[in-house]
Amino acid sequence: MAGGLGVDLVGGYAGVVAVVALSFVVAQCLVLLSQRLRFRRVMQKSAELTQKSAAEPDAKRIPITLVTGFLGAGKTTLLNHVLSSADHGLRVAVLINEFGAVSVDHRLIAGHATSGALADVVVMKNGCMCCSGDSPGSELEGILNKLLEMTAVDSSLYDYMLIETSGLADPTAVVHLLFRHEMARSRFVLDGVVTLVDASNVHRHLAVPERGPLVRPRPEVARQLALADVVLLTKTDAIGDAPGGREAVERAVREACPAATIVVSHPARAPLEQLLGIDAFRRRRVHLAPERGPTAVHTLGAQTVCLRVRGALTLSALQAWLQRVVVTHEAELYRLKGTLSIAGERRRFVVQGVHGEVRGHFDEAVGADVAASAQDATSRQPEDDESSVLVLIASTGPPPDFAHQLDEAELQSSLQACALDGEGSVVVVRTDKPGATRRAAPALDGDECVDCGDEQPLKKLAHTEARARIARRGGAAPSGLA
Ligand SMILES: Nc1nc2c(ncn2[C@@H]2O[C@H](COP(=O)(O)OP(=O)(O)OP(=O)(O)O)[C@@H](O)[C@H]2O)c(=O)[nH]1
Repeated sequence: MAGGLGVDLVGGYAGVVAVVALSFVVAQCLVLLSQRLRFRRVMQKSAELTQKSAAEPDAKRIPITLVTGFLGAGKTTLLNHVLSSADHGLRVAVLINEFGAVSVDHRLIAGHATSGALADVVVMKNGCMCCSGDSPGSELEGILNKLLEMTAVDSSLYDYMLIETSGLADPTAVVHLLFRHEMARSRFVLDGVVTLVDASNVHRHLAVPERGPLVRPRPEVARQLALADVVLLTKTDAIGDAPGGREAVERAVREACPAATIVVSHPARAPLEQLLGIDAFRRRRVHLAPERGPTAVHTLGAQTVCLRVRGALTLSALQAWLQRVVVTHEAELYRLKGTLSIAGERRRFVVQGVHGEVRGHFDEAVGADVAASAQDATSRQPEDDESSVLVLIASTGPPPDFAHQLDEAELQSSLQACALDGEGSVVVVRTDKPGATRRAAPALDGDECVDCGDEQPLKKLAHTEARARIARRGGAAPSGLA
């Protein structure tokens, strides 16, 4: 009897294990299949792009600068600088990709462009360009679709394109895409990769021993640096020249990307001639080919909470709330940003936070498009209100380092308490919880060097380029280069 029960139990467990194993295998197969299909679409679209471009051999080529850098490093500030500078005389198309379901950046960008400098802003929400994504159309495809659309637009309408990656993006796959031989024959040409590094916070994501312990390494930061042609070191004003200051950060950055040029500047005053039109890729003799196997190192490990506010908030209550949030979440809060409606104010209140620091200011230019709609805000549903939003992005991990995970219900109710006379409401638009780790995107197969036809793993690119530049300068290659 007991023996029979034991056999039944063993048989039962074996059945459960078999079902679990089978489900796992089926799930993996489906993921692989969907990735293959996606890559096929990407290949077809890049071929289509070449064909369309070939039909207009005389159309001018549009240089693309990929602007990357971790959350809060200053990418949007740099884009605004480009768009408000009259000196370059370019009409710029901007493609931005935000992490989180709600886009704040497009509002901060469009309001600041001087007339004539901005040709178009396109936002791709909730994504990281390196990932295959959960949705049918990936961000990579999003870029291709946009480029395809733009081949249909009169090329005299724009002269330059800026693509801003999300702060949590590993830009490898995008660089790959833009560097493929099909792309080399298209209307678009990759001019360079500009990586912004927040000198005051980079030690939290990349080892800078002199500046304190590394709490959570972000592999995206290392990849963003590895691909950089130019590193724009920002926020050095916040750390000064004391030991563990700017020099220590520069040393760490130099180690991470020996080949890149380092420019130290506030992004709002960056010397654009050192960032745009640098022709870094055409000058490269080594072209990208895929690594075999997964290339993207994007690991989520981050949680996003997007809050939408209906009605006006009281400024003093909001300020106290913001202060409390950044103090509580300093270690894990990568980013806090939004544009909010304040009682008695027509202008939007722009909130900018990175780790333990938060600032806010009223901005005339931001939300000018929504001023009219604010008048009938009472008749609108909170989920319809695009103009008053707050996005929080935080790292996740075990205590004690990450003792205070974001609690969307608590954030919602405490922010709601900042509403004027208790009226208005705050809704959680979306939370992205950790655990929903996206798969890294495998490389595109069958790529080859435009110049020599050789296949060359991407990871060697930085090294080869480093060697080439060092050789040009007549120096010795640093140790550690393969
Ligand atoms: N003090 C100082 N503040 C800076 C500097 N660069 C950017 N900031 C501020 O840092 C905050 C974040 O800048 P953004 O340009 O929005 O950063 P971002 O990289 O676009 O951020 P995400 O799009 O969220 O990844 C803003 O308040 C900027 O004004 C700098 O060099 N010095």
